Amino acid sequence: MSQPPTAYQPPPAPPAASQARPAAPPTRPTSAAPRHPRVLSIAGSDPSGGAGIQADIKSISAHGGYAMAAVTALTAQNTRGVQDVHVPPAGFLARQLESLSADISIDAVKIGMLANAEVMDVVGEWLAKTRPPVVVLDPVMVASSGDALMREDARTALLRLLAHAHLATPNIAELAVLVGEPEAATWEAALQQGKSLAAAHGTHVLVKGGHLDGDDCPDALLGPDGSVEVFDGPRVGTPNTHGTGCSLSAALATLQVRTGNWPASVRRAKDWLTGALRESGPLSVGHGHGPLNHFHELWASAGPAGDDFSRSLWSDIAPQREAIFGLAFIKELAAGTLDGQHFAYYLAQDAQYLSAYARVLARASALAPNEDEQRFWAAGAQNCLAVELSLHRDWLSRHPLEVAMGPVTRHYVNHLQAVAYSGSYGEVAAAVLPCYWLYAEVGRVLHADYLKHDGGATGSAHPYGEWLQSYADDAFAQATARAVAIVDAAARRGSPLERDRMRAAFVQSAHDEVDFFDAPRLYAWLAPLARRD
Ligand SMILES: Nc1ncnc2c1ncn2[C@@H]1O[C@H](COP(=O)(O)OP(=O)(O)OP(=O)(O)O)[C@@H](O)[C@H]1O
Ligand SMILES: Cc1ncc(COP(=O)(O)O)c(N)n1
Repeated sequence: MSQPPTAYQPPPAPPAASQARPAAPPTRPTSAAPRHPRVLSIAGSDPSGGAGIQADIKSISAHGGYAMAAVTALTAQNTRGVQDVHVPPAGFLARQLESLSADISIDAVKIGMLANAEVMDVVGEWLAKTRPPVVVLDPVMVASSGDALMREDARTALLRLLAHAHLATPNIAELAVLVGEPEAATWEAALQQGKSLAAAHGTHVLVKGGHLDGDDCPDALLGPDGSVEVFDGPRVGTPNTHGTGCSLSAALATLQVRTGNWPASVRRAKDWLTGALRESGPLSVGHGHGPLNHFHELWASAGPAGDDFSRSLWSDIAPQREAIFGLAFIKELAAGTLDGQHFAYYLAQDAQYLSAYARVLARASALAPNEDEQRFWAAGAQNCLAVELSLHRDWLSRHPLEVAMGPVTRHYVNHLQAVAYSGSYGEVAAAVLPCYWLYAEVGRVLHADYLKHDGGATGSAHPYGEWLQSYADDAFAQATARAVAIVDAAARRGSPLERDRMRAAFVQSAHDEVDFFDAPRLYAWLAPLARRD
């Protein structure tokens, strides 16, 4: 039998530093600034995900950092308040911290909820030993719901901890506790308190205006040398302010590794936070003070999910869809009253169009990113040529018309060819889509209408009955669904700019589809019937 595993022993800690404060933070990014700063959050857990380590991890990640978390306390809380707090033994926090620093180079530390003096001293001792290059202390005392998250008698230990921080980010109430004065009633009074805290502890202090009234929501950076820099920002009218302080301090720790410049880090973090507050609504989390949208920037530039893109395309061309069903050509085709020459002109133009369209589908096939899509477009091109042939054989022999490519067909084909010549795969796919989609839609509506009125007893009497029946083609409906899915996938992969171009190509083709159905009314009279017998 093998030996039982020995109890875990933390690796030996690095030698203690001679001074309390960690090495001064860099004033500019060092050439060795890591691409993804390794940022440790030492904070409490908020299971609702809006504050504490959960918020910190999102905030660090949103700023390109690699997030780590050593949990100091468990809370039972939601967006309405804190229902309970459990503080694990401080010794175990020490084990977590030692494990991390024994293995990982930590570029920055953000400190949040520390429930009591014992926990604070553990963190202080670890900071003194490891001396991370960036330490941001967010002195969490009371949650925004008003619930206490720190024991009142821990103030002195918190002040001791301040000696290890490069930046402290108290809100107005926390600032008052730290300087031992009544809470500031004005922004100016808060700045004074921030100045004295920075001077007394030789650290930077960010005074935050979130808890003041007014249309603005300023923050101010106070240096240990007496410097004051105010960062203006609008106050966002939202109840979703749960975790603003946590998220801001975690963002600052991450950004500081990159910029090495506190004012630059504050400006960037504040702008990001304002956006995260503005975009918080769609998250719809809880019934109280909801969370920020940490990933608003990423999600805005990320590709649309599922069929969001094609849905938006379809709604973009609502006017064109409506226009098509209002055209005399479509109404008369459905009613069976369409002038024979108009129908013949339409067929002849369709044959011309399909020949050119097949080449554009072949181009889509050539650009396709995988064999499946390559085959799909190639089959589409082949099918167009087959339909063109049957148009000539079956329909144009009965409705003969010698006519060159008309101006509308030419316009549509020019557009498709221009996209095929210089556009990306996504653009080509989007440009060819309206032909599938609108034809399928017109077919669906006309066929249903035909079955309702003429398809029964009088079916054979409808001059275009046979043609209308051919519209109801399951294979074509399936091909359309596939083309839509391909366009959605290309949109997901593409950049915002490419999606704009895809949309433009799609909408132009939809315009051309309307004109194509209207062209017989305008141009059929120019094309004399030319029987080939
Ligand atoms: N309604 C708001 N609109 C814009 N910015 C805000 C708003 N509320 C807070 N902020 C910003 O959020 C950050 C945190 O400020 P706040 O004063 O709320 O700190 P806090 O109380 O520590 O945060 P928390 O509420 O998470 O504990 C600051 O940059 C502040 O300017
Ligand atoms: C674990 C934990 N840490 C910090 C806060 C403060 O955040 P807020 O003041 O927004 O509630 C919190 N509520 N929970």
